[in-house]
Amino acid sequence: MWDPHVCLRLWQVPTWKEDGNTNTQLSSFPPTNVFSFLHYQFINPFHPLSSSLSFLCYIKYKPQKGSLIQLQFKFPQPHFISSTLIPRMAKAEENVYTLASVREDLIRQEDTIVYGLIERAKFPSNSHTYDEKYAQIPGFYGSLVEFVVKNTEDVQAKAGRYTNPEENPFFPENLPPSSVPSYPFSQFLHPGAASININKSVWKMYLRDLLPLLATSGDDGNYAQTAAADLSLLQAISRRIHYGKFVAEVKFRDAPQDYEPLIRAKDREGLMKLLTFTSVEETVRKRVEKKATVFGQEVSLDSDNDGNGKSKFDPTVASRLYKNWVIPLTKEVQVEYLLRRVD
Ligand SMILES: O=C(O)C(=O)C[C@]1(C(=O)O)C=C[C@@H](O)C=C1
Repeated sequence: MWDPHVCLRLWQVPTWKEDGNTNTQLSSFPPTNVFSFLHYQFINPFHPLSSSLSFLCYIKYKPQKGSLIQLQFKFPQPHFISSTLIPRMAKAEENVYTLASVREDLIRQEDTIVYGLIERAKFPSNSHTYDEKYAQIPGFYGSLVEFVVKNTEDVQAKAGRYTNPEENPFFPENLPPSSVPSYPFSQFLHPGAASININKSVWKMYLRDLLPLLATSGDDGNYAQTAAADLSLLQAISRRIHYGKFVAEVKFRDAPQDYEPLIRAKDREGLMKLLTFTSVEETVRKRVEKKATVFGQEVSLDSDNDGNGKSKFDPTVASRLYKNWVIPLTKEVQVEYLLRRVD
């Protein structure tokens, strides 16, 4: 009965009917004709209480294309129902993630990382950006890059960034809660995922290993711009590495019989071996280097001059970044996740 494709099409369902305040009793859930019982939040942008309202809802459907989807709601306050209610639904369905789809996502993230490398390579090393003694910002002890990252994370936390399980802050301590209406992000991951954050290793790797490879030595005074470029690149790399949680969940669901004994035996090495696909890693490294070459070349309208052999940064830095750090750390996240998977 469950068909992930039909489920995805819910976004584009041509007809749906509000059947407000039904008499449906929770005890009757799940009725046999219900394919999913979901927790939705409906946001009415014009209602002052909208951000705190959430409703239980279930969906009945006939699985033919274009069929009527009937939504039934159990509203605590029926008078809030109005035509301005906007149903919002995330990738809430479990089957949205497959090994193919998470790999596609990783491929798209490569673009963001390569552009991030190009943007950071625009500036020289600008070592003052990383010097704790240089910044001397009243009320703050730390480097300029720390100042920019911490404060941006603070603002972005209020704006809801970290309610998405794909996002992990570098400075999770004392982050404020989200101040915006919540969005029903996927519950695809095991709850243990929330305790995995290896951004301290990402941060260290970035400053100690990547920057010396990427930035030419020098100082042009653009420290704030440099820190902003660092922030974007750090966030892109972190997102990619922590996406390992989703990759691991997909792999576990595809073959629980292979993973479970290793998890129960806490066999890190065995897990690492099982989740590793050497040929995929090789392809990833090659593709990233190619992207760095293509995206990093100068573009001219004169096709004879196109590229001119000049590149905005050394493309091998991208493949080295992936080979030495991004892929190994993604695998580390996968192992950490799997070890918590059967808790
Ligand atoms: O594609 C996978 O299966 C992944 O787990 C991702 C990834 C990667 O980080 O690119 C990591 C481990 C595998 O060996 C191959 C690739």
